[in-house]
Amino acid sequence: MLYMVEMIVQIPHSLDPALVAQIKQDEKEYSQKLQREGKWRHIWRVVGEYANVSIFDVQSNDELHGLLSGLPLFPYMQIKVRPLANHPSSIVQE
Ligand SMILES: O=C(O)CC1=CCC(=O)O1
Repeated sequence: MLYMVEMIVQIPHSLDPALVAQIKQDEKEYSQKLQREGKWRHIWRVVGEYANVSIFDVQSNDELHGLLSGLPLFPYMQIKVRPLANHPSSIVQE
């Protein structure tokens, strides 16, 4: 099942910069592991925003929720999820 996920990152300015740097490094490793596993198919920066649009390919809503809630930046993000279906005009059927 494919999902479009928008993540808007809002890190409090009061957070220790060293902790922020560690969380960002952990986030990168977590996301790259999922990308290598094929579960996180795409990640795109939204121009001009500290936000991304991503495509996930997972088995269920519960699996996606587990992956998203495990993100190191999860406490500092607004996340919007949209399930995707095949478009009848697409020449690629997933
Ligand atoms: O910087 C972001 O958009 C947040 C993020 C999600 C995965 C990642 O590596 O960074």
